[in-house]
Amino acid sequence: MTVETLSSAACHGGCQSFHSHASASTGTVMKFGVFTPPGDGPFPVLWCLAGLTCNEETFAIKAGAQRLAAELGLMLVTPDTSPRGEGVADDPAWDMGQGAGFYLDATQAPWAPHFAMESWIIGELPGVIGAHFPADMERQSIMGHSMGGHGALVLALRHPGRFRSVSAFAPIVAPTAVPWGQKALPAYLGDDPAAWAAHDACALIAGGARVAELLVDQGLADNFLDAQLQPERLAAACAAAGIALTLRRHDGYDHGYWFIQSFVGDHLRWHGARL
Ligand SMILES: N[C@@H](CCC(=O)N[C@@H](CSC=O)C(=O)NCC(=O)O)C(=O)O
Repeated sequence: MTVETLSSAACHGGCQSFHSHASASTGTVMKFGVFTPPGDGPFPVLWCLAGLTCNEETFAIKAGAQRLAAELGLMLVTPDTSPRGEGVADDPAWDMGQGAGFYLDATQAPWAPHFAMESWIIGELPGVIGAHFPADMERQSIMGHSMGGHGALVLALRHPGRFRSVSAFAPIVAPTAVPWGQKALPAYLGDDPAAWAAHDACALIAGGARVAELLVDQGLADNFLDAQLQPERLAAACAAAGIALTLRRHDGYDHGYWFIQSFVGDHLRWHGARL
């Protein structure tokens, strides 16, 4: 298992680095970022999943999470959001294809050969992180933004026991009910509504999937709030299921990384206390 280091820089006493490896899951070279806090480790791992059009650099560069991660002794892992490359299917729209992997394994042409993001993040990449970095893989948590918030919620619900805690910024909570998901899920998974529901956080909760608690932050000046995000659906699903949801609505904040940067410290502390 060869991991190539693309860049490495000292950061808050630790190290921010970017890497690639040949993924058996996607059949492509996949990139990811790692922030390693100061010290010898092993460190608990916080997975940070980014949204549509983003890559492995976006959260690392824009969220401003490293200073507190260094203080708390958290390793941050930022995977790319899809397979990429000339031989990889794509779509002209920014909300499908490369940069829009939706953290699932596609079953449909032309996506199925390479779009295996769930297998990569759940099955393969943890082995890479555990083998090449001072990580304690018995202590993992997950967070994400927008499509990455969807990924964090769904991966935690689909893999109970893997993550000690889960949180999200402006997540897509019910992709089967909103345009982004209604476009992506049939394209990646085909015509069966049960396959879509298996990648919809609200539907998973309604179907009995559980996490102990959730932290979600949502800006009220978010242009995607009403059409694509609809956090009230998650509030209703969690209330019906008895899941302790902390849903914080913030006046004046939009969908972007200025919003994430403003509250990311609360998420790191939330995970740090549970790791
Ligand atoms: N290019 C699009 C806007 C794309 C966008 O807003 N992406 C968000 C995630 S949206 C849901 O997953 C994002 O995180 N962008 C990166 C950033 O730096 O803000 C358009 O033209 O509208």
